[in-house]
Amino acid sequence: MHHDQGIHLRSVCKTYRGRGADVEALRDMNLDCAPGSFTALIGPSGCGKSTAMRIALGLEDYDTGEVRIAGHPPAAATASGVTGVAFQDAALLPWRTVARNIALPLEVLGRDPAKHGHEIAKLIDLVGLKGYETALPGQLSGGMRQRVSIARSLITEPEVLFMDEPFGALDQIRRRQMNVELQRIWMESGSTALLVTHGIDEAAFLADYVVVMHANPGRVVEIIEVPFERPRRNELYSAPAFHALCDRIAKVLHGE
Ligand SMILES: Nc1ncnc2c1ncn2[C@@H]1O[C@H](COP(=O)(O)OP(=O)(O)OP(=O)(O)O)[C@@H](O)[C@H]1O
Repeated sequence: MHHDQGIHLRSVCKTYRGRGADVEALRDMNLDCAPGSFTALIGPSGCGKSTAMRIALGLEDYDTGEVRIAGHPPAAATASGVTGVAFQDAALLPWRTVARNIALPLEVLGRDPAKHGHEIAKLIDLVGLKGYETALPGQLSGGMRQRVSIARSLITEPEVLFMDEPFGALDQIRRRQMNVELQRIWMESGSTALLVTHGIDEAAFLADYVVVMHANPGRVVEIIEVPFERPRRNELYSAPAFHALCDRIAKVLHGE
């Protein structure tokens, strides 16, 4: 088992036992994300992507196996701010300004946001929201709210960044723009990133490795390396090699 700054799941099994039939959400899942790498987790609905992420965040127990997040057990990593997380619905507090939403994880960790004004301003700049510090979420577009969510996930300078469909609510053009931004932000942060997505092109554009899962039972079926140089630019979306890689991911995804 690695105890580096990366994300490591070793032989993780998880079965949900309810009133109905048991659901084997994860069977013997192994995942190794090297420090500073970007991994995309892709698979059909119900293959256990969110379960794996919730386990890595310490929000869900697992039956057997071992998990280390930057060398820590998952709940400890989350509680100490080693882990940052951005979810699909942005989940901002509507009564708090942009700056105070971004400051929230500091407060959760018992740190004084007033001492982090510089970092908050820097992140607002990084996600392109200068001038919106005092705006409320209701005054922002969906894309802007998601950028606030990304900034919030980075305020503790996390070593590990988890993202569950962070741009799921956006149309394809804006999602592609946000992906270029996300790549830049991630490269500057130096964190180890794990992205859950349904988008093949999103996974291929952003990740160093695309981990493909299948359902029933939820399991990893293949890990595909993405060879494109960084920083990747919008033009990559129209490159033949990019399309070939997306086709390959699609084949594995559909079990061909
Ligand atoms: N709390 C729960 N209790 C019982 N079953 C659950 C629970 N959470 C998830 N499941 C089941 O476990 C399986 C994996 O769910 P999970 O949400 O991890 O999949 P997913 O790949 O993230 O799906 P999606 O892409 O639709 O979000 C599914 O069959 C789901 O119905």
